Amino acid sequence: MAQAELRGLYAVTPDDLPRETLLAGVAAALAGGCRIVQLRDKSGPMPERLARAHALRRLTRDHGARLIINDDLALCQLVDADGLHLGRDDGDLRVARAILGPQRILGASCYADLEAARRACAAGADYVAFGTAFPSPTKPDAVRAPLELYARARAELPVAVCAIGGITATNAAALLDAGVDLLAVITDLFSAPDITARAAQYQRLFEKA
Ligand SMILES: Cc1ncc(COP(=O)(O)OP(=O)(O)O)c(N)n1
Ligand SMILES: Cc1nc(C(=O)O)sc1CCOP(=O)(O)O
Repeated sequence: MAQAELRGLYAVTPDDLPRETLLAGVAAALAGGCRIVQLRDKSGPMPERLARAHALRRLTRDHGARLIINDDLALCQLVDADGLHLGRDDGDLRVARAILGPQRILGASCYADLEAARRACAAGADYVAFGTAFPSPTKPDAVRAPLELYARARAELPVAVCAIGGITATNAAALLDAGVDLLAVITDLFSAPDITARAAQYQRLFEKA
């Protein structure tokens, strides 16, 4: 996957919304120009997760957008998603790459650990995510990734660099200045009074960067 193709706002779904509210929120983000969506569902029962994944698959396809599944390789395959995101304890990246094949997107959480990111690249990741970039309302206890880490990772690594955690349309410029390719956002996007307008605001930041 070319690094240039992985750039822009990366909408990560909140896991506490009714399905219809979630789908309306994602549709609004897509209308604002978002082209990458992650289904992150930490709590729902499997049939509901499956229904959400299928619905998001349809929605993202209709908008020419990519769907990434968090944590769950089988669900990724079942709904023919475009990719998978794995954290430290979610499975082996090399195994995931071997099963997914070369075309699908593979993302890896690297927290504040550049060495973990180097290993992820060697294992076949298409992007590496560092966070939390700022204090996160979703993960208040997450370790902070310093701003310099993003710049170092961008200078060194051959894959897209993603930032996550506490990102807002106001603080995002510092990350883009550091060379970040993907801004993964939950709260600031899905809690916005106008999700379409907020997504468009992020897209403009990328155009200016
Ligand atoms: C783009 C992106 N980056 C990081 C994460 C966090 O993944 P993980 O560490 O596995 O934590 P959970 O999301 O599973 O709570 C992510 N989901 N997406
Ligand atoms: C899911 C997740 N992972 C993080 C990490 O640091 O790896 S921070 C985070 C939460 C991101 O949500 P919000 O945009 O609401 O802060």
